[in-house]
Amino acid sequence: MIYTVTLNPSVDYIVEVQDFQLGELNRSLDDYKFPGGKGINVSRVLRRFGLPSKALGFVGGFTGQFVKDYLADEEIETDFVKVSDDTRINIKLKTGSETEINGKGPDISKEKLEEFFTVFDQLTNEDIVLLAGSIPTSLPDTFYAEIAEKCGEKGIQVAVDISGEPLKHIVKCKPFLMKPNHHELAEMFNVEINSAQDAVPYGQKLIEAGAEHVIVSMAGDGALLFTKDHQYFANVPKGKVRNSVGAGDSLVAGFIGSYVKGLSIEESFRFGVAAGSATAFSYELCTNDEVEKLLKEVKVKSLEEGF
Ligand SMILES: Nc1ncnc2c1ncn2[C@@H]1O[C@H](COP(=O)(O)OP(=O)(O)OP(=O)(O)O)[C@@H](O)[C@H]1O
Ligand SMILES: O=P(O)(O)OC[C@@]1(O)O[C@H](CO)[C@@H](O)[C@@H]1O
Repeated sequence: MIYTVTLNPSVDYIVEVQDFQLGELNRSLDDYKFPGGKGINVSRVLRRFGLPSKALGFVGGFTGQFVKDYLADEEIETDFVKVSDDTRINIKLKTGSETEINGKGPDISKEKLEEFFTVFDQLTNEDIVLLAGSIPTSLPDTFYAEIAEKCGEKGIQVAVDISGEPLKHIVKCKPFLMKPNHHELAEMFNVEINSAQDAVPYGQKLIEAGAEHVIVSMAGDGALLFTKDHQYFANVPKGKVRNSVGAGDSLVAGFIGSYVKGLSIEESFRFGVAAGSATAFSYELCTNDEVEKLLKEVKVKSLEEGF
């Protein structure tokens, strides 16, 4: 089973406004509410690929209930710990460009943390755990590394899509997959990365530090895959970007989902990139059919052949 961990889920409130005026009354052209948070998006995309997963994390209040009900309607299993504060609302403002305001989220007490860890008792080395998104401010930056260590002791594979300080702590846990975008990779090493060529030495450093697979996404500029023995580059399909929220999560879901289905690492990468783009080109998360349509446009080439 794939377990997705979203420590700080959200209700994503997507608002489209034409001629947005700061400091004025604006009326929305359209608005939508979706359950959000990176792990939850991965669970939703996996479901569209016909793969079961169980979503874990902390939810609370009316917004937490919305997240639970929405996932239940989509037949996604959950085992959330209930907290007393409301799950956050993240605003995604579309005004031609995309502006985001992500909420802080609930504080998590020591008792709730203990409850959360009991779920891991049932997991075995046949499971995969995905850790994704921000850590609530009441928890330490080392929290993901703590979960990854517990998983490591049981031989459970861990994939991570995290950023900032927590990303620095996780490498030593030798994750099965790390998926930083090029900004997150640059921040991690305190360098500037402006191209795929710039990213190569730093993606490689993560492999040398123990990660099994590293995908560095660069939005419309392609993506890199690093393994112990090889480095690959994938182009991304061309299309009109409608909503990039969840594009990175779709890439992760596409990669892990294909790997679990038994595809090669290279093919899983190709499917993941197509999934990321299919989400970027649609208003909601991608469907399997949308990904299949884009797949032929994605070419993966070994860096031994050059860029
Ligand atoms: N402009 C684009 N054109 C084509 N595909 C895109 C574009 N932007 C994003 N994607 C697709 O989405 C994937 C992930 O994008 P990105 O590098 O922005 O990840 P991210 O920063 O983790 O995304 P997110 O917006 O979900 O946080 C890319 O590898 C690509 O497949
Ligand atoms: O604040 P975090 O946890 O870093 O990111 C949360 C978030 O922006 O990520 C998802 C898209 O990847 C959204 O569904 C959600 O609102």
